[in-house]
Amino acid sequence: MESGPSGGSRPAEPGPRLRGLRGADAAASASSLSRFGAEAGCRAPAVAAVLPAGGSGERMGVPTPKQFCPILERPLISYTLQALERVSWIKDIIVAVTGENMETMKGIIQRYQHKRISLVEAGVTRHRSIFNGLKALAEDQPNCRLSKPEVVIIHDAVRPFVEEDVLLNVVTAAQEHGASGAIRPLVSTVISPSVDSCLDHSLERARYRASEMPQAFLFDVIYEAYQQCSDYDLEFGTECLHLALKYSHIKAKLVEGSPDLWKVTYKRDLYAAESIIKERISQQVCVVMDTKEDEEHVGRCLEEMLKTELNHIKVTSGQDLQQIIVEQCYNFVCMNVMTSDFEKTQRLLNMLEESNLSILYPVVVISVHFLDYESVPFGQKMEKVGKNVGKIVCSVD
Ligand SMILES: Nc1ccn([C@@H]2O[C@H](COP(=O)(O)OP(=O)(O)OP(=O)(O)O)[C@@H](O)[C@H]2O)c(=O)n1
Ligand SMILES: O=C(CO)[C@H](O)[C@H](O)COP(=O)(O)O
Repeated sequence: MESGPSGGSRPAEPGPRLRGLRGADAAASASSLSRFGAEAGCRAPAVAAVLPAGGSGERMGVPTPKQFCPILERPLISYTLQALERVSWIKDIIVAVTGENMETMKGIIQRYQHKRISLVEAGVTRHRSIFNGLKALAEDQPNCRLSKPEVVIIHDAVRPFVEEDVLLNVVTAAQEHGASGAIRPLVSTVISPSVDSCLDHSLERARYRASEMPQAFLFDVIYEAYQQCSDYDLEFGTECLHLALKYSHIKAKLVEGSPDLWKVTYKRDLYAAESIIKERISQQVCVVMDTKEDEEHVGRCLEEMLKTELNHIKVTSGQDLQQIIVEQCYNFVCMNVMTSDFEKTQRLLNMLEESNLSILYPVVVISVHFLDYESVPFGQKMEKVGKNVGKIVCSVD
């Protein structure tokens, strides 16, 4: 087993430059975790996650395995890792990658500062990759450096939009029932063709569900199932819940998942994923203004106008920039009223740079300036701001 370059096997500490961001996530996570006690009447278990990421993405039809395909310039798998690592109660994340892609994966972990990741060698099928991930957590394996969790989440590396609430739901249900998985209503009816490609029979759609990910299991339940299962299962099986039923006699509890849990499979799914990401990061706009009378007045007017125009987007005003950055807002309108330079915008850009927010998503800053341009030439002021722009998009009206 290899450890990710930036994390080693179990650093729970956030990275130095993202401390604020991850700190806020951690606080939110901790309060969610307390639901274990309140809702399920049980204590919080030790949880780890296994991510199979060793496929070749044949159905995508591109040379790069889909988990490494870029979406807004960042590899797909990095979004999935981000979704899992922002859940502070997941202690270890084991990613199964092929030997051929090991260096690529290490590079991704380093570049996007992923934490708590350990890498294992993938197998030739998804089930074999998962089994290798589970072995990395099992106490009976030589050189096992991670501790065995009570509950293990299994989640495909190519399902980037997994939210904390569904993770919590499957983990809580697994703790109670031994196994649990997210399901969705079927979109199309499932039919069985006969050998001569005629309809043999069809299933009543309302009685069936699509099995999605994440799934969660008591570690011993799923590890024993994988240890007992046949080569045929490992070669051709597609359902972990089935292994838990067949070999550990555990009937999984099924929980409703969100529509965004679907698996990126075809090329068009990359475009769909990009749209979802863009939609998510454009959900909030922050108008940055001072409490100074003029500025606050203009800022409030703008805020009201934006709220009317963009009625599906949350518009907030912010004096406490650090807090707003911590809450992961990616869009800023920065007011500069009657000031002779872009001091406010400059300060915002410095804070954004310091927070490293833009390594995960593009950040947009619109600087609005109301003043008399005669005292200092406009170009000169812009030059100063431009130095800090980098990946941050800044436009001035
Ligand atoms: N030998 C394999 C095959 C698949 N997977 C992983 O299992 C998940 C779900 O599988 P699937 O969507 O079928 O991925 P691919 O096998 O890569 O896709 P395709 O079937 O189109 O080739 C993916 O994260 C994939 O990387 C894996 O870890 N090891
Ligand atoms: O669908 C699933 C659960 O039941 C799994 O998520 C998995 O994606 C199936 O993999 P494959 O497409 O390789 O069969």
